[in-house]
Amino acid sequence: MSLAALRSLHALIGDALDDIERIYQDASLDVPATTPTTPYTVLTSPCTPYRRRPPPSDEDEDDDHNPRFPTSQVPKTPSRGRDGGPGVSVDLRMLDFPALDSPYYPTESHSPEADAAESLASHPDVMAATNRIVAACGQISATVHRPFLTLCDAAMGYHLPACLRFLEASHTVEILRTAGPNGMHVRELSRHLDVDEGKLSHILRLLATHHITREVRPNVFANNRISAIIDSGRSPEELRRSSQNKYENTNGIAAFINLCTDELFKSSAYLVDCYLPSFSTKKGDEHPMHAPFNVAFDTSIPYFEWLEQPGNEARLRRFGPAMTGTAAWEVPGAIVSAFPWLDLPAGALVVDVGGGIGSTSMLLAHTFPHLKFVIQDRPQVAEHGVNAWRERCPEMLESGRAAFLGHDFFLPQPPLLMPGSAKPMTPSIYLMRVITHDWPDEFVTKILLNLRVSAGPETKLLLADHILPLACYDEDLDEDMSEDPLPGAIRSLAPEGSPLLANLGKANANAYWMDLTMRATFNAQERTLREMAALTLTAGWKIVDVVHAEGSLFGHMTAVPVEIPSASMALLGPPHSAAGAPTTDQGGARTRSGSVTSGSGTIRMDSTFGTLSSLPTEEAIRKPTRKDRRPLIPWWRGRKDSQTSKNAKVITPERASDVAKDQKGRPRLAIVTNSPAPEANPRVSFRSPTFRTSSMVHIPAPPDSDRTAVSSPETTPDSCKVEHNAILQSALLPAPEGPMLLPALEPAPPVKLRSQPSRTGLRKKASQVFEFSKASVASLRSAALGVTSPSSPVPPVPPIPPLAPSSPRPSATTHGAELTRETTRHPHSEEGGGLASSALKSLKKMRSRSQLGLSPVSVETRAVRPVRLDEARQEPEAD
Ligand SMILES: C[S@@+](CC[C@H](N)C(=O)[O-])C[C@H]1O[C@@H](n2cnc3c(N)ncnc32)[C@H](O)[C@@H]1O
Repeated sequence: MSLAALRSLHALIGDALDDIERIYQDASLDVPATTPTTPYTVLTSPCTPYRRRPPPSDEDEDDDHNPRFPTSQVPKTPSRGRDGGPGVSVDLRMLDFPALDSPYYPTESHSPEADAAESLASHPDVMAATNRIVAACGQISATVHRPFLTLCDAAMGYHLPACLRFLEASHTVEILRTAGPNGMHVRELSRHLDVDEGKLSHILRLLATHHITREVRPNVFANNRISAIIDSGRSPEELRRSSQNKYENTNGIAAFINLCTDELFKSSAYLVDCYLPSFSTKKGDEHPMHAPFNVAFDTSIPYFEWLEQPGNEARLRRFGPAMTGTAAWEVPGAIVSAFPWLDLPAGALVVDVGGGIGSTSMLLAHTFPHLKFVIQDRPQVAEHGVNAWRERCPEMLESGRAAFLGHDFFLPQPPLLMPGSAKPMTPSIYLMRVITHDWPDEFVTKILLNLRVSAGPETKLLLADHILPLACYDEDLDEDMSEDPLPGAIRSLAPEGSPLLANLGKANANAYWMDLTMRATFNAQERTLREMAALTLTAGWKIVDVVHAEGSLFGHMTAVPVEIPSASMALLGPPHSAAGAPTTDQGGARTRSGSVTSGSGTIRMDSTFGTLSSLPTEEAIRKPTRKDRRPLIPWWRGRKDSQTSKNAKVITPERASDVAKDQKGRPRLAIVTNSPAPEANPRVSFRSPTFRTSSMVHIPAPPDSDRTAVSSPETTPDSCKVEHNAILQSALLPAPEGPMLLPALEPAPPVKLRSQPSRTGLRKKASQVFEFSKASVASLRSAALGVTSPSSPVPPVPPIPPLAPSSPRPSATTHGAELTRETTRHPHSEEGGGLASSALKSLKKMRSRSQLGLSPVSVETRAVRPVRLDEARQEPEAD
């Protein structure tokens, strides 16, 4: 049986190689490649044995299309003329799959053939085939290797990240680059690095054994195709002088490798110590984001906050570029075919929630000129976004097609008034790309609830994230299907009848590495589709469609609004003490770490939220779909023209923190209350443990309002002004019926202002603010799924305390600030039209989607004054 399975796996490899060979051959002959096949085949039965495809018939094997062509052959091939005619005959070398021994440095120029060969390796059909090969090889080796040795590989694999870190941190890749293909003797390398040559040879040999470097001759090592992509492009001399800026303006892969093999690797080692009760030290583990990282580094503060501690400056600087390095997870442009964008009416609004500097929106805005975009992120990030778009496509901002809005996604969505529209717009799409994997479940519920309550019946939620398949055939789906089918659910990714693991094992390992990385660092996670479906239902969103790119676990899930489980509504309600009075001391804005920030600058989150710091390249904008086989710029090549610019605006940590304070160093913030206006001086009439200011101004309320607001608007930074105003205005309107969504602070008798609360105090507060019982969330979920029996009612969920308006946080931007001037493109230019039609063509090929009707929605809406987005561009007015 085993041998049969091995033969079956072997046959699968043969077929996959045939597929790859054919695509390279087609590309060599300049013939359009076959249209990529639809995403994953859904297995109906795992029982049909996998059989090798029959060899091509004689008819197929004409000279031009022989899939087994010798790679050294140099055929004559007609190149097509401008009009598609025959053109002139030229010599063309057959394209070959890139060789493992040949470095392909990201920052060097290569022959067109080498570029094309590398680019084709990202072709969706090639990726699908290589996935099958990697999965099969992994499974064959697990089958035939001695189990003890396989376990040794797993148990001692920790040396691999250690040696990889050595390779990267010692800049050996850059040194070996100078040695060329003949490599360098460890003796010479030892002189460069001042490290014992014996140690060097053994480290490099371990890496060579895992195909990460190459031992050319005894003790002589060279880079290969794998080590080469870590090359920063800097000279060894430059790096020896100072390696501080090694990752600036690179493709970020070296930074990502350094991040993974440093604190993320060390954190993972403490997984057992953190999770097993008998090992757990309990220190700080009540914090919702407590993770192995905290045990490893003996700290109770969350990762991002820790990154900003003195001593971690280099790590902090590295984080932004490292995120840029992860761009390869998603197939470029997959978002374009992930949703029927062309079906949206002209002027439809897409709100990119946590949209960073708008990389995804920019791609969509260029491809779909009929859509409008609002990109929301933390104020500092939104500010970078505005700068980046002003450089690249100012017309989008000026025409009102796109706008940035500083907004904390843990707060209610403000109504949006786009320039030219008389009423607030209801978004057609809320887009959330790689947001949910950053947060534990209860945080995701809260974010999605805020979107849900402001959604219209036609609004859709588009989630882009890894979707983890099970490692086995998903039999439970059959049961699920009988009731309410889970669209896009996949029983297996393996070709029908093959003995491959259902999730393609080693081929897809990266998504599972990421899952554990999020766990080990933030107590967050990647999720299965079932987990996502259950989680979104807790917030009144139902997933109705899922689209995967070929060969990728990155998926796009479309959800529609459904009824919000009544238990979830409690998460939005105003907190009341037993006596019914509003709670008193929960001010502050929530940060990723669950901490409470004050305007007076306690916790600096800055650019360390995983924001991608690059906008899409011009090539990506021009050729947005991955199905286009022509973009011969591989993703791992740094954009030379985006690396430097005379106009690049660099925001230094000093400058960034300056902008969060006024000239006198006072914090910029606002406090609102649902209590009557205080008689006394508001400066001393309001007590908040986290807000301290000396410049409070009382905002008079309309006559019929029983609320008041206290603020320091003259010190509110531009980027926060819209949000700040919205909060104040809504606070001053008459109280709506039903749940109060706005934060409230209790006026207190005049007190002497205490000193700034300690960070420990804030952390403690954060734990209280986010104390959800796991049981409550689980039962919420069951309720949402409708599986709770009447005899087991949903236990009440502790109400979430109120959130104060997000206060600006001092910023210490180290990445994302080097934004460059690019060629300006107009959305209605000819190119834009061409893009739309090419997008239309590619969308026509999309598979059909399930069209589900919307369930009736019962959500209470708030009476809140709309936010005019064009106001965001105006200078702040002193109130
Ligand atoms: C992993 S990045 C994703 C960025 C963007 N969607 C993309 O695909 O490139 C997570 C984003 O969430 C943003 N973020 C984190 N906390 C936030 C909050 N409370 N409110 C709004 N945005 C937040 C970060 O600034 C960051 O831009």
